[in-house]
Amino acid sequence: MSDRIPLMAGNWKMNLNHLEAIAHVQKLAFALTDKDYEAVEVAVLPPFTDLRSVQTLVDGDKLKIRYGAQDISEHDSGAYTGEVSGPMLAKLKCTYVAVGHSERRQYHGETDEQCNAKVKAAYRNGLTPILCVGEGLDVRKAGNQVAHTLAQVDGALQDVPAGDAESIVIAYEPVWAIGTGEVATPEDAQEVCGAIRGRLAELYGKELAEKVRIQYGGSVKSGNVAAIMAQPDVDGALVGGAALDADEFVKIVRFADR
Ligand SMILES: O=C[C@H](O)COP(=O)(O)O
Repeated sequence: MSDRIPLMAGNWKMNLNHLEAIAHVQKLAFALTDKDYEAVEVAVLPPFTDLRSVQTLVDGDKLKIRYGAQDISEHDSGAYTGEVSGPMLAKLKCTYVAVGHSERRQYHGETDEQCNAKVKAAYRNGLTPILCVGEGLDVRKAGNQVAHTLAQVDGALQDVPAGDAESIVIAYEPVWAIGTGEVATPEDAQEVCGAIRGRLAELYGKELAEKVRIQYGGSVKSGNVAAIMAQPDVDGALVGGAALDADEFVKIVRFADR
């Protein structure tokens, strides 16, 4: 049994406006108990426009729920229209920021080099990156999921020192399982999550690798979370669609279909 505290995070993607965000976080706060927070860490990743509202609620009511952003600029300031910087997210007391989500890679052409720059931008500003990696269906069908995913890990961690890397969260999200209802089997998830930990051990040593939390993401629901969380190298879930329903997300946080 590892002493890694699982991180159960809801990635809201482009859903819930700031008023809906307040109602949603209030529901979570009402349902989650100290017992839940002893077992897991709970976080939400709302759209940028919701972060200030979520911060005000979390600060005002001293909630234990953490929050973060879905993306970060690789630059700290300047003429980058539409971007949101690390210092801005830090000012909003974000704990986490997702980097390299497959939807960023797919729709915005984000490369491993950009992910690397974003990981560094996160650390530069005191934020913890949730680095998202994972293969598409073609790669999976060809049986190259491990090599593909480890190459993404290598690319994003280029020149990231151990002192930073030890706090990273890595989310393994097979693209073919995102929003499709197709879930990787627990064994599929373990295969790649275990390989990621192995690569971290090669890059930074076994001790550091044992500290890093590796999440699984892709159609996680209350009905399948327990089997996925039972895998030795799965330390949490990055939940998309099912995280938009507060009751369902609370069940997922508890690894329970009840
Ligand atoms: O970031 C979350 C993942 O993309 C999973 O999304 P999903 O749970 O809707 O499949």
